[in-house]
Amino acid sequence: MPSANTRTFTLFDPQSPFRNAAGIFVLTTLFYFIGAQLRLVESLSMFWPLNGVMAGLFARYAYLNRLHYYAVSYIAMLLYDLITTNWGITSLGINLSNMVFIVIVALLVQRDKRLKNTTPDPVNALRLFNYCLLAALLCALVGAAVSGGVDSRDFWPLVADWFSEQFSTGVLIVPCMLTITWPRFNRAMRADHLMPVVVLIVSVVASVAIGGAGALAFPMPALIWCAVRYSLPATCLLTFVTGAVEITLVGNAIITIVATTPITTPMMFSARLGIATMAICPVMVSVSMAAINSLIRQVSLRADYDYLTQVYSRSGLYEALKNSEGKRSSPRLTVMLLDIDYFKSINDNYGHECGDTVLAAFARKVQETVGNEGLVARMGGEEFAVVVNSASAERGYALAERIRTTVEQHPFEWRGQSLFLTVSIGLGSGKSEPSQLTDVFNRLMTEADDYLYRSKKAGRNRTSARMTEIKTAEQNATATEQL
Ligand SMILES: Nc1nc2c(ncn2[C@@H]2O[C@H](COP(=O)(O)OP(=O)(O)OP(=O)(O)O)[C@@H](O)[C@H]2O)c(=O)[nH]1
Repeated sequence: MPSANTRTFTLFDPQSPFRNAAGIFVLTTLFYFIGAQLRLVESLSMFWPLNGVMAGLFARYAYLNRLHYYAVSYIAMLLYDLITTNWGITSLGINLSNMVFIVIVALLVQRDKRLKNTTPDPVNALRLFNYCLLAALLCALVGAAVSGGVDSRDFWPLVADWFSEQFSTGVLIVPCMLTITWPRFNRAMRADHLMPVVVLIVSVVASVAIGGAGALAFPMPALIWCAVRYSLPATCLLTFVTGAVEITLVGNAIITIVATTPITTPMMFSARLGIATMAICPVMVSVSMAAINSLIRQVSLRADYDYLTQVYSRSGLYEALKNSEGKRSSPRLTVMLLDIDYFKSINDNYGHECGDTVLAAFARKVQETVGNEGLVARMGGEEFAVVVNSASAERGYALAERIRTTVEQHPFEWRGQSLFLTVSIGLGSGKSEPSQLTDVFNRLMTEADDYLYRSKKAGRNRTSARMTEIKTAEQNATATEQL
């Protein structure tokens, strides 16, 4: 799920077992402490983040899936209980139920990854929902069976309480743990970018102010908006925070979903399940958005670049020019049209495969010669265009000549043979209008096409431009005067 270009946490490292063990110990203790501070309903916690956090970690890092690392987490829980409670031997069973949740979720997610179901799609979000459901159920059965010693409630109310708590925290936290990355703040972030978060806060406040069972669903539209506007990690984080806040507010009767207080286990059961069910929706929307965006990126990449030569396609060049419209540029634009000479004979003599390889190698050579000075595009067949923001027509002409001589002097290799190629170039050069770059380009393309024709007609392997014509005319005039 994490995207490729984001930095991930480096708390764990496959090569550092001690660091990993220490990290697991510290995190288990920290989240055990947080959960213990939130104990509200009887002796069990109202919100128990530990299992979701640890399940997410074990699920995210395959190399942590070792018996000894799970044992470290279990021991940390036992030690915490030993120091802070008088649960005695019951602690073994209660923490075993925590481990049941952690191990089941981690193993199921790892299994998915092994089966290559790693692409972010809504089905994965649904699977996660089911894994949390199953893990919470088994965890609740074990937990309720062993916690009779520290909780006076009957078995089934205990199962319900335990299950709803594990399920809701699991659904809220595990997606977050699987996707979380270091935040990257964009300095140019506009105020309207924060609107979904503002509306989310307002909707939670409205839940408190209005109350009633429906209040729990108030944040839903804002969360969906977040899912559409923000990244998957940000959506998972916001969903988690909203769900945790809602559960805490309900548990403390600040959101009053019923008239009677204090809140009873069945009410809490219902509220938690409702919040968990709600939490899956923005995550699914966000995962769908991520899939759609990645598809759009792939499609536009295919449209913008020529598959064979890896330079811009015709439409990609127009897109690039459009994107640089209005930006500062040199006073002149030079457009070159390049056409490989007698390319048909390459296909005829060496085959189409050789022709393809030569086209790709030719494009690479032109791109290397042009470097950062301009854009290279394949306009079709064996015809290429180079667009340069040049300070003068002379500089554009010099670059064209550099391309021409480089191609002439560097033969292409094909199955041990050297193939000598030449290229004819036509130039169009004119005043650059940053606001109408594509219009200027179109005009100069016509000129370049005209001069390319002249290069071909004059014998090929040459560069023609209005500039050279003017120079030749001047030279002829001087020669006539001297006679
Ligand atoms: N291998 C290969 N050949 C292509 C591709 N696109 C166009 N061609 C071939 O390029 C050749 C272009 O030939 P012509 O337009 O006659 O031009 P030429 O042989 O280069 O001669 P001049 O341009 O007049 O110097 C044709 O044989 C096309 O089949 C391609 O993607 N791969």
